[in-house]
Amino acid sequence: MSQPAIAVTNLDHFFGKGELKKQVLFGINLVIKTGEIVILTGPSGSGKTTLLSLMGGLRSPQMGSLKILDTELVQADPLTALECRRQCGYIFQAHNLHSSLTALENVMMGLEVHGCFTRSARQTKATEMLNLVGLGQRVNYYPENLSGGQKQRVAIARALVSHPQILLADEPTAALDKQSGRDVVNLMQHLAQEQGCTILLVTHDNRILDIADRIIYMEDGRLKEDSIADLYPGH
Ligand SMILES: Nc1ncnc2c1ncn2[C@@H]1O[C@H](COP(=O)(O)OP(=O)(O)OP(=O)(O)O)[C@@H](O)[C@H]1O
Repeated sequence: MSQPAIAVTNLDHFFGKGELKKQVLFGINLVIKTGEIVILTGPSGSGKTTLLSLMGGLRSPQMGSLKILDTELVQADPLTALECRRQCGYIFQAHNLHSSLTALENVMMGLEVHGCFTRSARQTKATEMLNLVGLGQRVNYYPENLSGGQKQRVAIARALVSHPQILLADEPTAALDKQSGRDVVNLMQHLAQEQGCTILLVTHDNRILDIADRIIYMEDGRLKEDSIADLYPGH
């Protein structure tokens, strides 16, 4: 069997120090297989974003074990964390595009961390990716001249242009209407499946739960996989 994309064992996480120290994740255990699409849902403040940012190497894990593509991130050196970030693509609720850059330049930024492509190679790859997300006619548009759904499609293109092994998405449809939200997740699913990418998606949006192979529910910093059948009957 191939190695899991993500393996988390007894992971705890604390914010703050001294009297203000507060535990937000409690004994998280989770294995996500390569190519799996997993949705993480649960109430506001339950710790979903914290877990996602630990998995993506955006925050340092403190206790327990967190392996991304078989690399341990607990107590890892900065270079290892950087390498992990390079393997992951990110999509956030607010698309986080640079307003002073065109759609094309924003997507090219997704290749900059890799440092191994010439400007013209980055331009070609970014153009191809914008074509794939249906924005071939908008490459020179600035974000302010794109709709919410189009901006999110640029963000998807930026996240996937480097062919990451893992795609981490935090509320990617929260700012979108029903149809744009559906289009965006279908696109994510399609492109990621084509690239053999594993997806972990945090969402409150019940309308997109059907794209998941598995839904995990988080409450008060703990995972509650068993309760899903009760919460979403028929899924
Ligand atoms: N940088 C931080 N410093 C201190 N506490 C934090 C920090 N980030 C998050 N928290 C706290 O950690 C807990 C979990 O927050 P987190 O953002 O992970 O939850 P969430 O489930 O993603 O919520 P939402 O659905 O509202 O985005 C909350 O109590 C939050 O206040």
